[in-house]
Amino acid sequence: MLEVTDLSIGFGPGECLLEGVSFRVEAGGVLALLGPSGSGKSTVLDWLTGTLAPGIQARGQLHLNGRDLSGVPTEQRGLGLVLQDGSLFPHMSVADNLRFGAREPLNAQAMDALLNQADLGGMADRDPATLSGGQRARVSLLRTLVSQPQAVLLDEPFAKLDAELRDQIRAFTWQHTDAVPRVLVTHDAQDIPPGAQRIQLGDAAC
Ligand SMILES: Nc1ncnc2c1ncn2[C@@H]1O[C@H](COP(=O)(O)OP(=O)(O)OP(=O)(O)O)[C@@H](O)[C@H]1O
Repeated sequence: MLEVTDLSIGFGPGECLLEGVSFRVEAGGVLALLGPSGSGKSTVLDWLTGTLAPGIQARGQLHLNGRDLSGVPTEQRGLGLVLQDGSLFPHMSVADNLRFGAREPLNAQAMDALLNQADLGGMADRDPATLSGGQRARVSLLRTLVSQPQAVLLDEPFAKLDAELRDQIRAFTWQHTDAVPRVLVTHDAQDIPPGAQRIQLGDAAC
């Protein structure tokens, strides 16, 4: 369970971005953060990961599976991040990209099993530049998953994919992250899976 209570973010006296945002997402649940450009969606993700830019002030409580994350360094929060460009390391093979994020060592057998489940069998030694957009997106998601996150944050994860790939990668993403809470930032209502909670930003009275 990811739990945010009474989150307010601003930049100084009278400069408020959002106020009083609260939500709870259970394992397997999705919370979609919606709102116009500049309404603070990515800033909420930055707050969740503990990477707010200097000059931005926030208050609110954050708990993940009952653990208070305030003051916990980013890398110890147990959060996995999926970004729109996938951001694989271009100078590393597919396998090395996956090993980089892995919480436990990945032997050859584990690597094969992982790649096979994402329909990437035999691609361990491939350079990311030689993959299709859909293959890169799947490697990127696998890299997040091997870090064994306790919650997954997704910032416009499907925006750069070709339209015909999007449905496939959406399904793959929701299926493979369904053991943990998910927070999705998107402009595209089609990205939001059935049953998701929605929070609309940008109309905060502050
Ligand atoms: N130091 C600051 N002072 C004033 N405003 C700031 C400061 N830092 C950030 N902002 C504003 O806060 C907002 C943060 O927007 P954020 O990137 O979270 O929006 P978003 O909803 O993710 O937008 P998009 O959909 O375009 O990605 C922007 O309007 C930005 O200009």
